[in-house]
Amino acid sequence: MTATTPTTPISPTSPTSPITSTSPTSTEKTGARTEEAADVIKGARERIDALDDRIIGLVQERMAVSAVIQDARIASGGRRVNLSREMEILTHYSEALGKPGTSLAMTLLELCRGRV
Ligand SMILES: O=C(O)C(=O)C[C@]1(C(=O)O)C=C[C@@H](O)C=C1
Repeated sequence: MTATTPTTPISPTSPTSPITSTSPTSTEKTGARTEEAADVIKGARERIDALDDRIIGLVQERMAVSAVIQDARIASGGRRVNLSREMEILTHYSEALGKPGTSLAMTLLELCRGRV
């Protein structure tokens, strides 16, 4: 009879497994240098995520309304694009938000009527 050494199987979750992982701390995740600042940032980021969801929903709603207008104009024999109306929209956004507002309006128009 041969002597055998008892062995303990090592599962991937065993504490002796060499695989280790740690999740980033709240300051690492936020870039803050204190836990207090990290808490403020975490709360504000949740508000931003909620705002972004609403903004995306509004953009999708704008695309749907714009499609109604474009479809009606095209069905009547007109063109997809109406440049005088686009100028009004660009002016509206630039007056409210400055030069980046113009870029934002151009992006919205591209989303709504495609590239021209
Ligand atoms: O107001 C229109 O006539 C539209 O067709 C809507 C819209 C827009 O998305 O705002 C889209 C295309 C036009 O070139 C101008 C504006």
